[in-house]
Amino acid sequence: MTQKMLEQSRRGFQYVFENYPLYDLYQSGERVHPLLAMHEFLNSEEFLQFAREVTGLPSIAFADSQATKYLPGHFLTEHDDNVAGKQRLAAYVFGFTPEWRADWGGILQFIDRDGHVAEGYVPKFNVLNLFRVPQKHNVSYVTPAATQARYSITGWLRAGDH
Ligand SMILES: O=C(O)CCC(=O)C(=O)O
Ligand SMILES: [Fe+2]
Repeated sequence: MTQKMLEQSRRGFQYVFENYPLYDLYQSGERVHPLLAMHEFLNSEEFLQFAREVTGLPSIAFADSQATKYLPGHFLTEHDDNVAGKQRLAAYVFGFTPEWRADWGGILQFIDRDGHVAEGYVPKFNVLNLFRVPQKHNVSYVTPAATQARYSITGWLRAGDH
């Protein structure tokens, strides 16, 4: 991590993790990478309809997606996912981490009005976290003790056109 990233994480929004932009690649015509099957699944009528019903948000139109990998030292500071013009209605995280300990960090944490951690989700395998935008959350620092990577496919369920 650079000094600039560290300075930014002290005061504002910063993230450090590896990512593979499935949605952007799909939009540019890429069809070969095996993870793109997950992007297609997320945009299937079955999944979108499931998401509309669970969230109570009938205007969900499509899902964008990225694959992410967190290693020791990686994190994502507090934010609420709301970006003007993107029409993000809900956020999802599909966890694909087979083995993890809570004390390794990498926890998806929801922050309440008093600044407390209201809920925390430990990385798991084949588990979906789904929540409405905007809500304050972060991914806690992955400690040097983590012997595995934290893998997920994550993104937003959006209204409007692609
Ligand atoms: O990976 C996670 O658990 C959450 C990711 C996230 O909040 C984001 O990408 O905005
Ligand atoms: Fe987020």
